[in-house]
Amino acid sequence: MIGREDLEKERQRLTDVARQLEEALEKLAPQVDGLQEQAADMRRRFWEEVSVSTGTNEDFEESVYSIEQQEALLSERERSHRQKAVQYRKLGRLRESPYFGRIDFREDGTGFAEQVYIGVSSFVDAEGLEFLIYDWRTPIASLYYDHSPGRAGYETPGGPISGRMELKRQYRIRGDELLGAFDTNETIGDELLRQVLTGEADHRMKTIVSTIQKEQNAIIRDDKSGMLIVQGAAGSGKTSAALQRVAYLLYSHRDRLGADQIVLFSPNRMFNSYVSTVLPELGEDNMKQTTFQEYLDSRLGRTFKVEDPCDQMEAVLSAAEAPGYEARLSGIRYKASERFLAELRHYAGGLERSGLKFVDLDFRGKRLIGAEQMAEAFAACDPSLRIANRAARLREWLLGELKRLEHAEYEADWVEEAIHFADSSLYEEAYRKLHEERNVFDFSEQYTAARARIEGRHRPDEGDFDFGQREEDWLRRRLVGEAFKPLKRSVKRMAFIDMPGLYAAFFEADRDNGPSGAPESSLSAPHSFADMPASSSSGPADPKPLHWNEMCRQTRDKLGRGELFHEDATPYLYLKELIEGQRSNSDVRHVFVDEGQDYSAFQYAFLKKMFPRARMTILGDFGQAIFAQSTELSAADSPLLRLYGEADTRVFRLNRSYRSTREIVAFAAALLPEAAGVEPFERGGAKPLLIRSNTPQLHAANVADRLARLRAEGFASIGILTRTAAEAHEACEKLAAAGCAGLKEVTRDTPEFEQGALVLPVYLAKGVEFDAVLLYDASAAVYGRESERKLLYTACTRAMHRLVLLASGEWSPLLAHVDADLYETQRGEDPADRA
Ligand SMILES: Nc1ncnc2c1ncn2[C@@H]1O[C@H](COP(=O)(O)OP(=O)(O)OP(=O)(O)O)[C@@H](O)[C@H]1O
Repeated sequence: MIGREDLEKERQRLTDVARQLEEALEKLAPQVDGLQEQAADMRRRFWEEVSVSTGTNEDFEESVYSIEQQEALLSERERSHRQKAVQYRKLGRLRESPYFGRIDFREDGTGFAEQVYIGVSSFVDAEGLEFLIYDWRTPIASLYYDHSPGRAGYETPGGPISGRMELKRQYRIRGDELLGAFDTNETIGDELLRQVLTGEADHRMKTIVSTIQKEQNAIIRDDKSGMLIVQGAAGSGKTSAALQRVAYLLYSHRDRLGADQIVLFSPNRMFNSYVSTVLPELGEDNMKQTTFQEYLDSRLGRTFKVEDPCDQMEAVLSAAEAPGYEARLSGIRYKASERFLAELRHYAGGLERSGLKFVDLDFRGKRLIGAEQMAEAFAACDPSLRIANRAARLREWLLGELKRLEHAEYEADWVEEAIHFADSSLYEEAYRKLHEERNVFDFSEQYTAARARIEGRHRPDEGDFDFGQREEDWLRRRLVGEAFKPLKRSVKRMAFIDMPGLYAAFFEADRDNGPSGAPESSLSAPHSFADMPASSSSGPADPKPLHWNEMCRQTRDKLGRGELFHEDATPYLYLKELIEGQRSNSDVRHVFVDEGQDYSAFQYAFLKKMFPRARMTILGDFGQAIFAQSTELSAADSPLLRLYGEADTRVFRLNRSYRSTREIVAFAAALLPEAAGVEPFERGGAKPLLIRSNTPQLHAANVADRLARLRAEGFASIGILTRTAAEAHEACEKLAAAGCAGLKEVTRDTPEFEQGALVLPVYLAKGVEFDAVLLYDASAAVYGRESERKLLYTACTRAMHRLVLLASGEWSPLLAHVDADLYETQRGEDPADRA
């Protein structure tokens, strides 16, 4: 704490700033009240009052000019209203807690030290002369995060500034009440951080602006790199840093970057809700949040049922005994790789020469345009054009042909019949339309007659408006037009290209020993991986992937059922875009990928193509790489380093874990060699507790008992973590039978992360945290395989204050080598005893 005199001064200043904030709010309130209605009202009145004079050309021009002027005025007023509303919200937030830090900085060459108070946004006194509070994102505020008292400096757009920091102080403030103030020599004093970290888990992520650590600040403020990679231990603040980084970018590029130009890819919907309040809390609009699966569904959902990553995960975890399991795993790895990317590109290059596969265009059981005809038209296209341009030309040709065929169809028998059976509403519509047409017709009749009279010559009589004939024509046009619509739409979508067939053709097993009955490709070659010459420069020089034939069979079977494995979805889209043309989004300037280790090299290449003008920030932890398609983010040979080129790529490492107590971090680190270097933030707690039961009944009773104790201790957020979704469901039932009330089962469709006791599979708990974690069953029967080590590690690292592992039988062999000093047991059930 600081001295009494200083404390008094700080209190006075706080009272003064709080008063000025109050005055500013009072002044702004009447201007902001009912802003929305005012704006809507102005718009309404604008259009009511507008009158256009068309007497002469000059009058007309004058009217247009005046409307344009009024419109500009209105837009300007709306903009200033919006700004006032934003300002009002910011002041409101400052009133809740005006500032959290202060530095006194004497710039070299000046004779005084400026007092810089730092808060979530800036606040200037009524005269506009003095900064009472500096936004935490201003250049000078970076001193607070990066330096201790002593020599210090910071970067500004005009160059570096150096000087001496004479004081660094932190505050805990609520409203106009000063709860605490500490002077510190640390970069960010441990005391404040400790107080923050001993708090409870929340169902919403919190902002960390008052305690951002130096290494996190570097990530937040990096403004140069095209690709920024953060490899950080569990709980090291990757997600937190990412969100404050978004806020920083929005602030420092506010004149040219909007929240809708930033996209965050989250691991699941629940995580989206978990992080969605951080930016609004900082006074910024949320960026676009989505999951990769949502994107895949939006692009492919019409054609396929696309497996989601949870299903893929469940298959990997649960189907180890199923036939073809190894081939599936091999497929997931191969289809995630850069090698596959290169081979698919090579394959598309081959198609450029050999031609594509097409789907016949049929209408009412009749062939309109056959696949062969399309192949001929495609072959006739200028071969120097890129394949996507040739496909686009073919589409135009097909649309032209369809128009012609549609006209020819007017006289078909089925149309005659359809007219008879047409709904009365169709006749009514025809009647209405024809009357409109008749008005135009009558008018043109009169006009033509008048002209003929003026010119003194006669016009042959064009006859009456033949209503009956016109009605029939209209109905024919309408009925055939409606019937042709789906065809035209599918041609516009390029569905005439047999994309599933082309993708499947890549996976044609070696014909010598391939699966029997695999459909023969109708193409001349090279159309499958098996057919590609091994000597080709960009082709597959390596031996085929493991279990190639079975992998091919699985892929084709799945496609044949109108489904796509998760690992096929991105490659399929990639090939589709190579052939049909790229769909990219140039508006997006920053892409953030959280849990980045779970994306494949292939997916990263795809993201880069999809957002050609965006920079990327990827955050992840290879220690938590629980999906079979994972990418190591920062290894020397990581494909991510190549994506933007090494010169434009920066890698940051975060090794300090802020989430869990020292004891939990030490226990989790003992499970995973890669986590050995993780440093806990110095915050102590109980050692993890291990409890084994001999019968299933006792096991459920033990879990229920522990849950009750944790609840009694006051922990509001408790995660009961299982390996799979089926196990979560079963756990819920068993615990309910054992008397546990108020459990909430979380599934992949759960939209919101809630407080309370949640039961969920580990992979859905990625990125979130709980006061206490109960690992439902850490027995050998559940975590028996080496490949499940990271899953176990991820589960343990979700806990902030307490970790309890329970087992319904023998302990998992993954626990065998954990030092017995790192945990406590109940009734001497020690996994190390068996080691
Ligand atoms: N500088 C900080 N000040 C206060 N709290 C922090 C800080 N950095 C991280 N934390 C807290 O630590 C916890 C973990 O942070 P976060 O979820 O961002 O970590 P992560 O690296 O994304 O974790 P994981 O990889 O396990 O999902 C959160 O409760 C967060 O508020």
